[in-house]
Amino acid sequence: TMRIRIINANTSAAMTDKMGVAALNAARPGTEIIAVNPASGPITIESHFDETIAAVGVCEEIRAGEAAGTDAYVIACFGDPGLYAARELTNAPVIGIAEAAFHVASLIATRFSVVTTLSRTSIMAERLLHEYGMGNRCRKVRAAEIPVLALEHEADASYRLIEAECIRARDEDQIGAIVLGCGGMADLATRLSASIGLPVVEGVAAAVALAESLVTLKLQTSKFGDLAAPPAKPFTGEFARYSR
Ligand SMILES: O=C(O)C[C@H]1NC(=O)NC1=O
Repeated sequence: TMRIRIINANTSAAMTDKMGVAALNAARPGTEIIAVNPASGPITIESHFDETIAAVGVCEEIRAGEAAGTDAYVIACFGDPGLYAARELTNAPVIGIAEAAFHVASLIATRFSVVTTLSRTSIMAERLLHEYGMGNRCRKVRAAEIPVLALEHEADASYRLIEAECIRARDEDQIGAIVLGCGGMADLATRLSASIGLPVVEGVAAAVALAESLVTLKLQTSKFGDLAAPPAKPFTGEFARYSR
């Protein structure tokens, strides 16, 4: 059976569990889902600094996954933190939930909008859209203006704010689909889609489906060029464990 490691890049265990449930719901029968988060790092990722620190934890979880045996990895944070570094550390496919959601949305609609948490993190989604060559497919990156942890602690109020932003996107942006811009929204896609009458693409589910497809196609991360294993060298201080 296929083993997929879902890496929540923040250290909020309740969010990790929620992502694990979303991944299991999306996975084929028989696919094994292991949902984890780093022991060290930010409890949520809401800034460039949070993202930089979280990327180290993502790499740690890839190393743990390699030791345990993993067929594919999902980076379950909408900034796709550490994506390319993670791809250097394994032969397995590594899928970020933003990249996955953008691709899946572009297969069912000519244009989509993103609804994320804080407007300050919308710059990350905008950067990724252009990085992934999807800038012309996304009409707007919107924010419900809620902290990521509100998805846990004020779930009802947060849902209503996200729903209202999705309705504005549907009515104003001339789009065919919505992309949810936070791993912490992994449990909201079905309810939102039914409520607003538009396909809602959620990144954890999209990434799991794409990861299974790549494994089925026997396609792995290419080791020719910039995703080859990092050059061996000494590391100092707390990163001495990375020395090769
Ligand atoms: O960038 C965001 O707003 C969402 C991002 N932060 C986080 O802790 N998990 C995420 O998916």
